[in-house]
This record gives sequence, structure tokens and C-alpha cells, in this order.
Amino acid sequence: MTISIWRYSHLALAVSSFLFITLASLTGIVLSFKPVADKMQPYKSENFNNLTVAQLIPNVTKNFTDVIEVHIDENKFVVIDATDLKDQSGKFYIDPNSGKVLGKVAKESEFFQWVTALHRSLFLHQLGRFFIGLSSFLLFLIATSGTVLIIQRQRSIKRFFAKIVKDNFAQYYHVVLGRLLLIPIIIISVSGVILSFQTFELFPAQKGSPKINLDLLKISPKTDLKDFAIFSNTKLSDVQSIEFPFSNDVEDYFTVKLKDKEITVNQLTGDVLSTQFLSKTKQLVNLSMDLHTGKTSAIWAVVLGIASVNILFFIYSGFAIWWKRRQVKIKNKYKASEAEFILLVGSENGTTFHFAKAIYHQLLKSEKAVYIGQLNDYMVFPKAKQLVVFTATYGIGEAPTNASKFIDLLKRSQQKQPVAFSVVGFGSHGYPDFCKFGYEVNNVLSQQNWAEPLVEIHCVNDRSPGDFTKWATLWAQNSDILLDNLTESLKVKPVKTQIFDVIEKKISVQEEPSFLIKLRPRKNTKFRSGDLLTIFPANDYRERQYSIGKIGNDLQLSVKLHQNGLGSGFLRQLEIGQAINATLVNNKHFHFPLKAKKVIMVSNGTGIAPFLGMIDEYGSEKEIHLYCGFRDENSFNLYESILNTELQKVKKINIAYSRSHQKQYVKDLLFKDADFIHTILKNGGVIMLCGSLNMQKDVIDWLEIVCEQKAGKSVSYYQARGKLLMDCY
Ligand SMILES: Cc1cc2nc3c(=O)[nH]c(=O)nc-3n(C[C@H](O)[C@H](O)[C@H](O)COP(=O)(O)O)c2cc1C
Repeated sequence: MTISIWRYSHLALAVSSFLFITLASLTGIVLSFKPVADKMQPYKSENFNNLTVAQLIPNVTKNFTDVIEVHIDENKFVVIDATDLKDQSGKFYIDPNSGKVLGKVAKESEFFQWVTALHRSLFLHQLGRFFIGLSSFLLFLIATSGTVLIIQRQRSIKRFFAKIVKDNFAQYYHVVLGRLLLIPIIIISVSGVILSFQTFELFPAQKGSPKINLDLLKISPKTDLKDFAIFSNTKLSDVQSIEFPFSNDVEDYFTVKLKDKEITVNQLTGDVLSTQFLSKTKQLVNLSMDLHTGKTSAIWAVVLGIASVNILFFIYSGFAIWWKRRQVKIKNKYKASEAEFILLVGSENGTTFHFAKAIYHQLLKSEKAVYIGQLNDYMVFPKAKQLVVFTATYGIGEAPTNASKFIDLLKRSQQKQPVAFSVVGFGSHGYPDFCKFGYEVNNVLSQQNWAEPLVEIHCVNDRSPGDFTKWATLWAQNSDILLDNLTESLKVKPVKTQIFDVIEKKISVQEEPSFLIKLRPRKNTKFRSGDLLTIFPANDYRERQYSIGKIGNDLQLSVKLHQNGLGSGFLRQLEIGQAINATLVNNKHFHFPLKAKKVIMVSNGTGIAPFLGMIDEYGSEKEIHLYCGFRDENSFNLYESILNTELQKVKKINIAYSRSHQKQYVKDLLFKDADFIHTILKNGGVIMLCGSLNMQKDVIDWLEIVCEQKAGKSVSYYQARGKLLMDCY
């Protein structure tokens, strides 16, 4: 909620001021060249920082008459307003060491004058000055709200400069450059506001010049100008200007302006007649002028120029981010109350909507009554048969803004009829709590009486179309939907297949026949147990996926034959020596956890396939405990010989038969070993689950209780940290 307040403020401020800020930045970029160009002129005098006023004055009086003023400009060039010995009057750059003229002061470039006027007042006089002042203030607020957003994004002030995950170009550089240029932008905006206050005379006025009693002015002892103590003690580098006396009368005196004070000096005796310090506000205004214009430092002027270019980039990238979010407009053909398929989306930046919309259109093409909305729109859906949640994770594994109320709403509003659900989590492995909110939603949904799992939770890493297609294929299979060119709507490249030869087949003889099939890739291919094999049984767009075990360099699939099953039927009729076209899909979320010392594998039925490969490969190095469930001994027969050879590799095999002996399920085996399993989890071990969704639901429900009781943590805590890996279907 707070994220959205700050975000909307940031956006509203930017939208309301972007025109003025654009103009001010463009002109600011041009003006930042001026101090650099000025400093490149050849009027800098040697030894300037060591010279005193006493050394300058005799050189001035020797070479000029009618001196009005000597002025030290921001480039440390000495400028005199006087008449030279050739009787030429005007302003000249001089060398303070000799008083020699270095050049005549040129009239200020008309171009820079024009740009300066545009920058300060937009040629609108006081009204324009007001808008520019207001824009400076708004820029300050934009920078402040942006800082808060960065702190929220980075999760703490301490992590302000921590690495940023590259999401997309506009967003990444908006944050990275925002952090780098925050200080210059705050300085530009605050100094701009102060200068506007000065323009509108909102600061208290500086007190007038101190009164000098002319009757008391001394005319002796007459002292040479070069011997005036005040001149000898004042460095030229501290001086802003020296006004010379108008005549030789004692009533006319020198006025020396320094950065923080103004001194008047008797022209005959060198006595200091008065000292007036600049008020703090005047000093602040002077400092603001230096900081805002960069006139005192070429390096600072370059920084200001870069900051101005970046303000323009922020306007562009901010607009790009906003545009992307805006594109997520939802136009529904069916009302929520009449839809059978409800798609709810949790998204901060809109990309998750892109995926959800692809499914929305697939359902429309299949003439299904579908409704798409935000997760916070959750309510009772009277006609719903299926609920699909697509959600990103933000913050510390938290909900995106448009999903923040979902869990509360879900607990309050129960659906009246059974509804099948599936969850697709969108996240990134760049964050510690991978898809945590997706897992949380899945777990809370699993606990609802009306909710029936359809497809196991799938996670999409970095918006991978491959990950998403994997889920969509499985979901479509289970929902009886024909996916029509989903790849195209996700703009995914066509799938490349490769050839595999059937080298072994083993069939079990039982009520529900299953079989093992071994395939050998024709070309050298890298893959791991837990990866998926996509086959195209009818040689068309219809895909079927199977979890694989890697045995040597071959793939082993364990398949249950379904009546009229497209995939299982196709694989079943294959003969040894035949070849098929298929694609290997990297399923890295279900690879063997190489860092874990102890792994608990839980499977039922054909879900044992990837574990057979993992045990073959890692069983000798790692402590593996296998808990597997089968219908009866006949079902187990298929795997028995393999498991017997692998037996010495596995620390312990626990088998449950659901239709014979004690009629046990795999969850019953786990109940008995609750302490042991939790200790493994607590000590960095990993639990892997492969098999049916019902088995998964039972195990998760049980684990939820165990983890809560023993560690006060929810299952999603372990899921998000990769301690619970699942591949159920
Ligand atoms: C500030 C920020 C925080 C994120 N935090 C997480 C996180 O904790 N866990 C995670 O898996 N992904 C995290 N992500 C990645 C997003 O969930 C992921 O990029 C998602 O696809 C964005 O979807 P959306 O564009 O619909 O918001 C984060 C992204 C950002 C920008």
C-alpha cells in the first residue's frame, strides 16, 4: 500500500511538472557549457592565489586612470573598469602581477543570454520565474519520493547502493542513475528554490551600509597604498570587487567586497572605516548561485550538465515504465459473475498480465466464458469452475500492490462450488525469496475446502516463455483446452527438436499398466535428471511432457498408460530401434541439489523416474533417503530390479503400498519420520517431491504443520529458499 502512495506521488509530481522540467533541463544542459568555455579563456594570472590587494593596487594606478572598480570574476580573472594610458575606457582583463592588459572584456554572447532568460523565466517575466521556481520545488519532491521508492525497492537504507537486478532497460537505469545523481539533482532543485525566493524578495533584506561620520575622517598620517595594512592582509582570491574612490577627497573611500563581508577603507591613511558582514541568507543565496550555475568550478558545471541530461532520461524512462504499466488495460467479454474460467493476476509492472492475457485469448478461442482481473478483485465467482492465479513476487517475498489484499479476501470469501485451481508464480532467481508470494497463494488456496488442485504450482523465472509454456502445456492438458499458437502470442521461437532412439522398454503387467522406456539422443546432449522431455505424439502442436531420469547418457521415462492417452499411448507403441523427435527442456528447479549433503526424495507411482536417475548419479556421494508409494507389489516390480542395484547407494528406501499389506500411503511413512525429516530440513537438507498432485497436497499440508510446530516457519519459507523442490502433475 505504502509503495503505491509513494509511487503515485512520484508519478503525479513528474506528470504535473515534466514540461517545465524538460525546458529547464534542456537549457540547463546548454548553460552548463558556459562555465567550461569561460574557464578556457587565457586570462588566468600566475601566482594568483598568493597575491594580495596591496600588490595589485600600485599596478592598477600605474597603468590606468579613472579607475571605477576592479572585479575578480568566478574564473579568478581580474577585470578592471577604467581608462588606460592610451585613453581607452571600458572593462579589461589585466594581469594583477603587472597591471598589463590581457584583453578587452567581450559582450556576453547573445545566445547564452537568450538561453539564460529562457531558463530563468521562459520569457514570461515574473510568471515564468514563478513556474520555474515551482518546478524546482517539484523536482526536489520527485527526487525525495524517488529516494523513498529506491529504499523500499532495496528493502533497507543500508542496501541503498546494493546490486540491482536488471529487470528491463528503462526500470534498471531509472534506478541506477537515480541513485548516482540523487545528490546533484537535490542540489540543483534546492538551490533553484532558494534563487527563486531571492528573485521574489522573500528573504529578509540585508541591512543598509553602515553610516560613516565624514567629519571624523582623518587625513594623516598619509600612507602609501601598497603599505595599507588591510590591503596587505587581504588575499586577491578572497576579493569579489574593489570600488575605487571617486575623487582624491577624504570623503571618498575604497569599498572592498569579500565573500562574507564588505569593508570601507580611508584612501589617505588606510584605516578601516567600517566592516559589514553579509547576512546568512545572503551567503546562502551566493552559495546557491555558485552551485546552481557551476560558474566557480568547471568540474561541477560538467556534473550539472550530466545531471540535466539525466533528468531528461528520467522523464523518458519514467514515461516508458508508466506506459508499460498502462498497457495492462483489461477489457472483459464476460462478467466475473458469468465466467467459468477466472484468471487473476498479481503484477507490479504489467509483464505478468502479458502471460495471463495469452491464456485469456486461448480460452476465448476455445469459446470458454473467461474473466481476467487483478488478484485484489477476488470475490465469490458463482459460475467458476476453474481459478488460475498468475502472480509476481515483490519486496521481501511479498505480494505486488494489486494483490496485497488477496489472501485476506480469499479467507473471507469462500466459493460455493468446487473450483479447480492452479498457480503460476512469476519471479526471479536474482532475489532471495524466489516466487515466495506465488507459493504462499498456492498453499493458502490448497487449504480451502472448495479448492481442488489442477496442476502443481509452476514458477516462471525472469519471464521465461519456456517456463511458462511448460506450465501452459500441462494446464491445457488437464483443462481439456487446445492451445492454439500460444508460442506465437508469447513471441517464442519455434521449438527445435532432436532425434532420440528407443533402446529399451520394460512393461509391468498389472491393472494399471506402467512402463519404463529408455531413449538415447543421437547427438551429444547435455541434460540432467529432473529435466523434461517434450514429445509431439501426433506430429502437430500438441505436446506432452515427461520428467526424466538420466541413466548414463540415456534418458529414462516412467510412464503410466492412460486409456486414450495421447502421449502414453504413443510411447507405449514404440518399438526398440524406432526413433522419435522430441525436445529436452531444462527444468533446473528440479535438479538434484548439489550443495545439500542430505536429500529426502518422496514419490508416488511413476514420479520415481527422475529419482532413479539422481540416485544413479549421486547416490554414492550423498546421503539419500527415498520414500516411495506404489499401488502394490506388481506396480513396484517394474522398478524393483533397478532399485535393487541402486540399493547400496541409497541410505534408506521406504516403500508404501496403497492397495496391499497395511494399505499405507507415502504420507504415512513420512508421519512416522517427522522428527528425522524436520532435522534434515533444519540442517540444510532438501526435500524433493515428484508424483501426483494429491500426494503433493497431503505432504504439504503435513509439512506445514510440522514446520510450524517445530520451527515456527511456514512451508513457503523453505520453498522460497530452495529447500523444498517439487515436480508434481
Ligand atoms: C523491486 C523488485 C523486487 C522483486 N522481488 C522479488 C522477490 O522477492 N522474489 C522473486 O522471485 N522475484 C522478485 N522480483 C522479480 C519479479 O517478481 C519478476 O520480475 C516478475 O516477472 C515481475 O512481474 P510484473 O512485471 O508483472 O510485476 C522483484 C522485482 C522487482 C523489480
